[in-house]
Amino acid sequence: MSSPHTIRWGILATGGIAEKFAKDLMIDPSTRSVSDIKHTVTAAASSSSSSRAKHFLETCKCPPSASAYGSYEELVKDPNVDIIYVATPHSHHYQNTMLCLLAGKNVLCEKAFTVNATQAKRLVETAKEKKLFLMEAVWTRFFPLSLQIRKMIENGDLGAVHRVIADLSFGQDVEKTWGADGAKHRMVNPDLAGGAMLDLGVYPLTWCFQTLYHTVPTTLRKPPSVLAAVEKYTTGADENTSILLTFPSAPGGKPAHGVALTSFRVATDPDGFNTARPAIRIQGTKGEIQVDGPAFRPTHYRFIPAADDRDPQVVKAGRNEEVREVECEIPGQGMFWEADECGRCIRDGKLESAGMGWEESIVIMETMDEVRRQGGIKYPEKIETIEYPVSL
Ligand SMILES: NC(=O)C1=CN([C@@H]2O[C@H](COP(=O)(O)OP(=O)(O)OC[C@H]3O[C@@H](n4cnc5c(N)ncnc54)[C@H](OP(=O)(O)O)[C@@H]3O)[C@@H](O)[C@H]2O)C=CC1
Ligand SMILES: O=C1OC[C@@H](O)[C@H](O)[C@H]1O
Repeated sequence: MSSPHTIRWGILATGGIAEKFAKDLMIDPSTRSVSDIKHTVTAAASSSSSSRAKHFLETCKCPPSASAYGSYEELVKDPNVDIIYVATPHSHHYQNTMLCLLAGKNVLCEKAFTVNATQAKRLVETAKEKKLFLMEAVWTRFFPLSLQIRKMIENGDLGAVHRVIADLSFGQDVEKTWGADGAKHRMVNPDLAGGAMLDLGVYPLTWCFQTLYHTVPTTLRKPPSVLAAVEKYTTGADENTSILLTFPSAPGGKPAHGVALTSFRVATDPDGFNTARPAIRIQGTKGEIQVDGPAFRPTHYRFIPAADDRDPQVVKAGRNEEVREVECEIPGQGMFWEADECGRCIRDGKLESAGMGWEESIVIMETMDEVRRQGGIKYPEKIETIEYPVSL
């Protein structure tokens, strides 16, 4: 057996998700039955100080030899880094990713990819020009659970898929949780591209797209039409957003509706996460897949065959023995699967991933642009611009 290919990561920013991601990189890949790829963290940078970066590396139990930088500019120059994970607020993704690409670094950039589709296109053009790998970090797409569900749809197990309903809603006391201290928190602050849709709504949209768009051969994929209803928080960021998508040609060849819901005010599951309540329903002529929440990190789904496809005696008796419950354990946070994908793409000289390709990231950004247009959500020009560099 050949030895695993080692990928050397640089972590740009030291906030909440950067810590989870770096800790996942340090997990032995054999715990998820991976033997072809290995990860190491060779550097981290904090915009506040090098001591913050050093503390981050220690907290995440990264190798003691890893370099700690007090600026992102220093990180991108490090020759011991193969790929940079960008973990700043969405407002900063365009500027930070461009910095990495122009310095010749491959990039995995957190969701939402950018603030708008024009920025996403510009990053993709730059990655192409520089022959660098670039991917939006939509980790959920690389879960075994997502791969299994996409395969079932592609195999026709659900028949023609007509509707997908997906929700990620948090039900917070917004004023107390994010609205205190002058509403500076990234979830509600327009300067940081705050709002429910760009932060949470990308997940229900991901479920609509990975089931109704990604599962269709590339030549037959058509972007959906968009209808949106949007309520704003006092800052102008969206707090309650419902999106109705019509995909002209879904799996099975018919049009399908995708309903993507997100809210800060009400919850997908008022009892909290991880109870046996579906956050996602994928409905086809031969049956339905229900995925229990949360939509960003689901671990359980069930397949319910359509009544017509079930044993009539079972249906008559009202029993559900033919419902198949599937548990998909995650040995860690679950961000390592997207990291493995980046590693394989870089090893194989691919600039984009088939699981989260450039075109699909751009179509999803265009969808969110249209929702914002219909809902009247505007962000400051300095974070919408494609000008580079801009100091934020
Ligand atoms: N995939 C997932 O499950 C998740 C993804 N995310 C995504 O990750 C990104 C970061 O989110 P999260 O880690 O929760 O955010 P945090 O606020 O916890 O961290 C963001 C970090 O970005 C850096 N930063 C640089 N400029 C700014 C600025 N002006 N204001 C605030 N922070 C700044 C800081 O790091 P430093 O001081 O070191 O430079 C900061 O710690 C978002 O795009 C979000 O959508 C978030 C949570 C979960
Ligand atoms: O990506 C995310 O998933 C988990 C949420 O808690 C977080 O706000 C969001 O950014």
